Amino acid sequence: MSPVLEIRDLVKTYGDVRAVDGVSLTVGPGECLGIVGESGSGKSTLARCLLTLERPDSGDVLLEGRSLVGLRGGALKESRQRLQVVFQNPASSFNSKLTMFESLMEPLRIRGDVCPSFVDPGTPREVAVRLLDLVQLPKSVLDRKPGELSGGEKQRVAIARAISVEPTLMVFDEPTASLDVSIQARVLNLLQDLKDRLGISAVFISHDLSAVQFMSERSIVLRGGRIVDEFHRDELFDDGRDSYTRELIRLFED
Ligand SMILES: Nc1ncnc2c1ncn2[C@@H]1O[C@H](COP(=O)(O)OP(=O)(O)OP(=O)(O)O)[C@@H](O)[C@H]1O
Repeated sequence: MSPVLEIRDLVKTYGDVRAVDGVSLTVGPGECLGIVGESGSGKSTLARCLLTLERPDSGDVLLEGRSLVGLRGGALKESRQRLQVVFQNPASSFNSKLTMFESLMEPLRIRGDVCPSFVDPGTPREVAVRLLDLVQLPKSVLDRKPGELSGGEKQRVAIARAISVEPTLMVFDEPTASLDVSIQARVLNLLQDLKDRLGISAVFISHDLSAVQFMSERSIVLRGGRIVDEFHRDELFDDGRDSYTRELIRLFED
């Protein structure tokens, strides 16, 4: 099957720093690819390039076979709607003046179609309640503003909002890093469940090797902007692992 996402020999430099240095990868339909690496390894730069928030120096990003590099105007806008991202800090994802109902429904309103195909049709409020139900939040959340919710609750609303427009590809960029440890596992379980139920194609970025292994069948390891290792979930502890991957494993075993 042809890949949903293909990145070909991507390079992005900032002055002398080669933040992404010749990365190639693919994500298949319904697959979640893990991207793991320490701080400064290039994970966020790679994510920004694939989300078209940053223009690479060279290389290509193809979504369902169509290049995103160099798109402008309406074509760029249309592509961005097909890519949804959940960032580390849920607080920055919401306008503090809007209720969760207003924030949650905004992408659907822009799309001009108030009901995703995976929930039963209804009024906007009913659809919003069904979306909240998917992320295990009560309907009372709808009338609250971001300041009245916990970080974990906000991140759940951010996840519901991102999946509501049925993106071609989801990018999870350290989605649990700012949450309490006790909440992190619950959000990861939720993501895993949604991914399986809705067949979402995704990239899951984290410095946390165990989170990446939990979420992704296949993962790549970034170091200095380059892919230094690639492993299937079951192969993480194999003898043949790159020394840098073994170092990451040791960090998480300590
Ligand atoms: N806008 C920028 N201007 C200059 N240098 C940058 C910029 N963005 C990233 N870099 C540099 O590019 C390299 C990769 O950074 P990047 O943020 O992509 O790594 P990361 O793996 O996402 O790190 P973290 O986990 O800390 O976010 C680093 O050396 C960083 O200092």
